[in-house]
Amino acid sequence: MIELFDVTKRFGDEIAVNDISLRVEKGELCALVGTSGCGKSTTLRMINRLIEHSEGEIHLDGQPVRTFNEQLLRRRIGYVIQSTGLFPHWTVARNIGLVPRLLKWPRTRIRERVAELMGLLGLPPAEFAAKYPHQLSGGQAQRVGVARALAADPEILLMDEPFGALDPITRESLQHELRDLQARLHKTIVFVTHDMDEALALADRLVVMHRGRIVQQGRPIELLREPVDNFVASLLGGVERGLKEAGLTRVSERMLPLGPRLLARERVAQTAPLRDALSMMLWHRVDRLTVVDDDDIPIGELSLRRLVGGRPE
Ligand SMILES: Nc1ncnc2c1ncn2[C@@H]1O[C@H](COP(=O)(O)OP(=O)(O)OP(=O)(O)O)[C@@H](O)[C@H]1O
Repeated sequence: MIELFDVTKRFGDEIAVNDISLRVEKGELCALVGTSGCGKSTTLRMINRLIEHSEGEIHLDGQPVRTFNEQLLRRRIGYVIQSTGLFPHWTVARNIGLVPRLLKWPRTRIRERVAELMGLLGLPPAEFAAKYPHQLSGGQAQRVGVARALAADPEILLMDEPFGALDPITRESLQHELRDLQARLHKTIVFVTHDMDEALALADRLVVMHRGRIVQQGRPIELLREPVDNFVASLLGGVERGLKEAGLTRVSERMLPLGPRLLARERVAQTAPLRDALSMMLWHRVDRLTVVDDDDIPIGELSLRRLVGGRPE
């Protein structure tokens, strides 16, 4: 668990982070969003003490970070940044094994761990272990960055715009992988992003910052439904908030059981977001879809009226 109590950071006269309090539970993914320069990266870097906070307290599992040895603290916390920070003259395997080597793990254990992580992140060792960073695509280099951050099995991962430089398709696939990893490994993650869709898709807790302060935090759906002010509303998508909310709600939450009517021709998966169902209705110019389970068996139907949250007909 990560806790910030009334934390402030000053650079000279400038207040970069202004009296923020935040609690990230174990296993939670917390996304920090806000306009450029609002203090997101500074907040992240105060947690692993790349930047020292000026006032307040930051605790990891109840212990103030100031009391940790800095090196040991950073080895306990994985850190992933947009530019990856890989060492260019080291192979992929050596880059991933960096922290376990610093921790003086036995060689065979490091080798096994590196191979395990490469498998986990879809980088077959036979193909990638001996490559150098310049021989990788942007997406592959980011995977290596994530593997390196996970190497010593840290409980906490700090990720600063980790997928910022990637094309939308690679980005989405890494977001899926991160979500799968999170479901399996239960890391506590603080994630900085400029991309609201990314934040909404990944976050358990969404934190909106503005000029060094936290203006609102909560579950993404809560912020979408009840933004505290116009700034939060517009950051979260303005008039598109309805679509973004539909992106967070599953078809199964609105569908009705199969009725006596004929099955609608177009089918949608029960696990799909309502947004996809709406898009299908618009595309096919229909107002009813058949809902199917994972085996493509019809289990219900979704009408446009139900989709928008109207009363069942
Ligand atoms: N080392 C530093 N020295 C002086 N000022 C700094 C330093 N690092 C950050 N700042 C200032 O602190 C404020 C917050 O910066 P920070 O990088 O945390 O913002 P951010 O929200 O991550 O921005 P962006 O989204 O553009 O990356 C900015 O005004 C920045 O100029």
